[in-house]
Amino acid sequence: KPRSRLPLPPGPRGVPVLGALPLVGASAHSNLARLAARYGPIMSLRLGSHLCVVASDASSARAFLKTADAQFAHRPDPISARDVSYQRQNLAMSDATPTWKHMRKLCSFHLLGGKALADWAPTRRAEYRRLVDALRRLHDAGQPVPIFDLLICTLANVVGTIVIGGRVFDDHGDESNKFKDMLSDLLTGGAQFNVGDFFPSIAWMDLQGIRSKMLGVHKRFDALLTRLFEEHQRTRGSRRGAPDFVDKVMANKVSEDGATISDVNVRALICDLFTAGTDTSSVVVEWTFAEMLKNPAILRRLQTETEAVVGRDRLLDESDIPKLPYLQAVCKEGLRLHPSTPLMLPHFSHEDSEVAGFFIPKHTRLLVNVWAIGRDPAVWENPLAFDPDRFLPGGKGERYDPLGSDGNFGFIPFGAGRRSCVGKLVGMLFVQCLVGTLAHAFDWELPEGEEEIDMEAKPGLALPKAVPLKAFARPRLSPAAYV
Ligand code: HEM
Repeated sequence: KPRSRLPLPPGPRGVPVLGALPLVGASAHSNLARLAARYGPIMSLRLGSHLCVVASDASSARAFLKTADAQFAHRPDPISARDVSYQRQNLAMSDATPTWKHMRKLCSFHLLGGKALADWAPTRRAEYRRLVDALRRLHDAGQPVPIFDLLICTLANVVGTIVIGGRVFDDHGDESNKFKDMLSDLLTGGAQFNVGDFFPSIAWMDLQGIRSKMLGVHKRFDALLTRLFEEHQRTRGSRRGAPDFVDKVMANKVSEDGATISDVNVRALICDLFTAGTDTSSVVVEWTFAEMLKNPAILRRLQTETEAVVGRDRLLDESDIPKLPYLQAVCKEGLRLHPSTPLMLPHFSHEDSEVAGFFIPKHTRLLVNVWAIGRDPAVWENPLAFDPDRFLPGGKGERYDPLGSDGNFGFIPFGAGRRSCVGKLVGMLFVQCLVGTLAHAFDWELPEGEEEIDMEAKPGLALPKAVPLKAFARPRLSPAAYV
C-alpha cells in the first residue's frame, strides 16, 4: 500500500492559484527540461487544481513506464481532446479499458503487427512510387518540393487504402492541404495547456478558445470520415474475399471476454490512425532531411551507401533496409533529436502509488519528456550534434533501439510499456523507407538565398518545423528506375 507520508517529488512552487502553469509555457518540452535540470528527473508541478509529474531521464521513465506501468496506463480527460476523440471513445485517449485492449489487439493483429504489415507492403510501395513521380514532375516544372505536404499526402493515402479501402487524395493539392491544416490544428490545439483543464469550475468560459477551435477541427474531420465511411459501406460487395481493416474490425466487434467495439469506437479509431499514422512519421522525415541538408556530407554518405546496395536502375525497397546500416543510423539520429511527440501522450493514474521513493496521489497526470531523454548529456555525447555515427558499431549509441528491444529507456521516441505506440513497426518503416528513397533517388539543393535552414520547431503535441522545408530535387538514377 503506498505510504502517503513519503514526500511528493520536488518541483517549482509557481505562483498563487495558477501554480506552475505560467512556467510551462508554449514550448512545454523545453521549459520542462529546463525545470528538470533544477528540480531533478522526477518532478511534480501543481497546475491549478491538478497535480502533474514529469519524468525526464531514462531511469525515471523506467520507474513509471515499467515498474508502475499498470497504474499509469490511463489517460487524463483534457477538454481539447474531448470532441476530436469522440468523448474518448478512440484508442489513443481512452482509459486502459477492456474495449481499449480489444481495439489495440485488433490493430496489432490485422494492421500493424509484423505479419499484417507484410500483407500491405505493395500499397506502401505504390504510394512511394507516386511520391517519386510527384517529385520528378516538380523538377520538370522547375519548382521546389514542399517535403512535409507531400509526405502527409503520401501517408494519408497509404493509411486510407489499408484502413478503409481507398486513397484519400488523387494528388497533392487543395484537398490534401486542407487535411494537413486539420492535422496541424488538431496537434497544436491538442497540446496547449488549457486553463479550463486545471480549473474545472471556469472551464465553461473557454478562455483561450481551445474548446471551440477543437470542436471546429472535429467537425471537419468527422465530415471527411463520414464521406469515407459512406463510400466504404457502398463498396462493401466489391471487397468480398479481400476485406480491409475496417471490414475486419466490424466482423470482430466483440472480444473473447465480451468487450464490445461500437460504431463510434470504429470511427474514432479510424480518426486515430489517420492522425497518428501520418503526421508523426512526416515530422521525423522532414527534420532528418533538414539536418542532412545542413550537413551535406551525411547526405552524400547515405547516397553512396544506398547506391552501392540498390544500384541506379531501380528505387529502394523496404527489403533493402537490413543491408543499409547507415540509413538505419541516420533515421535513429533523426528520431533521437526530433521525436515527433516530445512529451508522448499524457498518462494518468486512478490510484495512489509509490514511485522511486515518492508518493504520487491518485488522479495525477504523468508526462514523460522523451525529447529531453534523447538529449540527456549524461547518456549522449555532444547531444545536440546530428551524428548518425553514434549508432554504428563501436559508437556509444550502438546498443540503443528506438523500438525498445534494448530495455534501457534511454531512447524511447515511441514510448514504452503497455501504452507505447501501437504503430511503431510501421512508423519506423515509413521513416526509413521515405528517407532512404528520397536520398537515393534525388540530389537536393536549397533555393538560392535560403541556404540557412531555420531549425525552430512549432510547439504542439507533435513538433514539426516552424518553417516548412522546401528544396529542389534533381533525379539522380538512370531513367529506367523511374518508369
Ligand atoms: C515515427 C513515427 C511515430 C512515432 C515517433 C510515434 C510515437 C508515439 C508515441 C510517443 C505515442 C504515445 C505513447 C505513450 O503515451 O506512452 C504513440 C501512441 C500511438 N501511436 Fe504512434 N508514433 C509513430 C507512428 C505511428 C503510426 C504509423 C501509427 C498508426 C498507423 C501510430 C499509432 C499510434 C496510436 C494509435 C497510439 C495510441 C496508443 C495507445 O494509447 O494505446 N503511431 N505514438
